[in-house]
Amino acid sequence: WKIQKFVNVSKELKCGIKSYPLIGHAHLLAGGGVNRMTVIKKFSHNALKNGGLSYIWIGSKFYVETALGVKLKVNGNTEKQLMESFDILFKLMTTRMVEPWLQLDALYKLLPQHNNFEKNKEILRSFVNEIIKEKRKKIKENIKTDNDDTKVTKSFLDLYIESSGGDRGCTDEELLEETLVMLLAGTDTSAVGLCFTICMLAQYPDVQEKVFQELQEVFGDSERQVVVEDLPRLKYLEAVFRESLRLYPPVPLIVREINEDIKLPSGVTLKKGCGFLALIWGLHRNPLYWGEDAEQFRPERFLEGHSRHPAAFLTFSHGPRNCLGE
Ligand code: HEM
Repeated sequence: WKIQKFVNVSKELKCGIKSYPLIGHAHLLAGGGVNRMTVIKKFSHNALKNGGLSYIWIGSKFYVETALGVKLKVNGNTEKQLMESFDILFKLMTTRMVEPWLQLDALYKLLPQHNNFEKNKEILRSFVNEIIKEKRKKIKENIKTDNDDTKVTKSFLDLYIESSGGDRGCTDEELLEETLVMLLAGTDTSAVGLCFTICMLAQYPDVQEKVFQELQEVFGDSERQVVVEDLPRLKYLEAVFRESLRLYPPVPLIVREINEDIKLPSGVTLKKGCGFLALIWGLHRNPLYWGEDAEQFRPERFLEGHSRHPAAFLTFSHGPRNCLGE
């Protein structure tokens, strides 16, 4: 995984800003005059219409475009099917995680959930496979994709195919696996993060106003794409995302295996071979690290320049297996 991660990180760094779904699309959601209202209206309409599916839609639509470089139609049949499959797969996976008896492969294979899982996994795999085939063809024929800002911003998949040596590089199966990891790791997390940020903006109109003013200063009424150079000027927006991700981390806990005995300052020893569960949600609300107002939504805390323990903010985990999307 170390080699794979290095390859992935180098690709990510070369991708344009659209590769960062949260910031990359904030302008589209919150800025840009008329466009802002249209997008928010569409967003609310879909949220009402699709209920639980809507959060998957936001994440997938934005993320599929950045990772694969294909445009999704909001109400297209393929897209609907894709979102449904995502939804079903996530539900089946989480149910399996929390119900120990479902973790026995031999038993699971006898249950209808297994067939359902395989059916929906196949839908996702063939969707990505088709895109890989199409991309390879276009790269070979040197055709610009209809997402023509690939001239400036290439999708993760474009870069992966090109820099792994085109036809002589990664096999289709390898590309498929890598792309699926990216899709699964980046979709639900970004969507949940975005949803909570939008909820926070709705609950705190003063914060919303400050975000809006910052976006106006940077973009005015222009509908241009966000570029890397805009980032240092979107400081308040970044603080808002961080604060939402602190209070509502999309991955609220992570698990590790202890590979050597560790004595904690409290005197408790974590024994080699044990499982360890780090509760990110609890850590982020601990006054020891975040002060007495830890439970409050206050984006300014990220702008005050206080030095904190490097692992006090664990939204994207920490160390060698931290998040690639951070
Ligand atoms: C707000 C959005 C996101 C959050 C909160 C998040 C959170 C996390 C966390 C907590 C981990 C560590 C899991 C563990 O240690 O068990 C992780 C790993 C990972 N994330 Fe993200 N993630 C986000 C977005 C993304 C995006 C957009 C991508 C795609 C580029 C991505 C790709 C990955 C990958 C590939 C790993 C595994 C890294 C490894 O094992 O070496 N994530 N993420």
